[in-house]
Amino acid sequence: MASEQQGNVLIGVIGGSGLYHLDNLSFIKHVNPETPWGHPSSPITICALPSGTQVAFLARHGIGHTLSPSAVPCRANIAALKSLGVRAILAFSAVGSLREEIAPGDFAIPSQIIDRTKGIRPTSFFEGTSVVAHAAFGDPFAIKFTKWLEERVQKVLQSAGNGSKLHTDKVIVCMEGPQFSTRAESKMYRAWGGDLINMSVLPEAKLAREAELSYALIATSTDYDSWREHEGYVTAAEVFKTLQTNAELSRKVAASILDELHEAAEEGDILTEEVGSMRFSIMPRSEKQKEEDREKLRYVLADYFS
Ligand SMILES: CSC[C@H]1O[C@H](OP(=O)(O)O)[C@H](O)[C@@H]1O
Ligand SMILES: Nc1ncnc2[nH]cnc12
Repeated sequence: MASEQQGNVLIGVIGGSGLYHLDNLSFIKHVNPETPWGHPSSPITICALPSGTQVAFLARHGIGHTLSPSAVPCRANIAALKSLGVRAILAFSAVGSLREEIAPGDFAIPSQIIDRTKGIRPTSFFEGTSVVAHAAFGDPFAIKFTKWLEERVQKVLQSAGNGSKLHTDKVIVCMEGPQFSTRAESKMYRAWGGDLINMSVLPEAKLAREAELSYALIATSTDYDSWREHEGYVTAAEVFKTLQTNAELSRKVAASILDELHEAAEEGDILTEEVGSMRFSIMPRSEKQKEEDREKLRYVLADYFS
């Protein structure tokens, strides 16, 4: 279970529904680290940009989409990426739109999350251990990373020229699923201020925060959920209609920005904001903390559990 540093792989990409590979990049190898929380959703692909820059790609639901959102092994996914040396995670997700102006095919970068998961997913690396920690999560996405992304994704969408717009500073609701929302729930989320809805951003974003990784989400809109009075409600068939084109555009976005993102990680300017954030979130060392638990946590937070 030793960490498997891959030299210079600083950026991890998590692909959601429809985005199971970055086949516009060159395949290098698969790695499948065994973490204290098990194996990731699928082997992680190490791939290279034309410049030679390497990135790690992970399909959230497995390559053949065999894992439902509630069953995604998020702790293993985040721990495995960190074990490779990853510092920042760019995650993609297929989402429903709760706003008229966010059309299917549009992209959005959220800045806030409303948690509507049902407590059935393990949400912390500390869960089940004798160590207690309370990570700050007021701003659930890495702020500088998100801002950095906005202008670059905007440029890629403009140059793609297929009319996809970028929406920023949005609130995403994360529901449990796997069934979609009722019409009443969908309307309630709008009343709460929700703009987007998915089933996957949590606990992924929380675990990235606990692991001190910068995490940002590119939400790719597939449907209008079920809030529109005189329109049909969301169905999987509706979602599938835009998954392919959204995935193609996501691959373009990734290929266009990952070199610069890797450089930013190397220079340590925008992607260090989470580093050190757990130092005062973890309850002080006590003799009641079990050594086996501290060893487990060392896998993701070596600095605090040495
Ligand atoms: C296929 S529709 C519902 C499913 O799609 C989204 O997955 P992901 O976030 O991994 O792209 C959504 O969160 C649900 O899991
Ligand atoms: N309407 C919706 N609700 C939840 N997750 C989704 N993923 C894509 N569309 C969705």
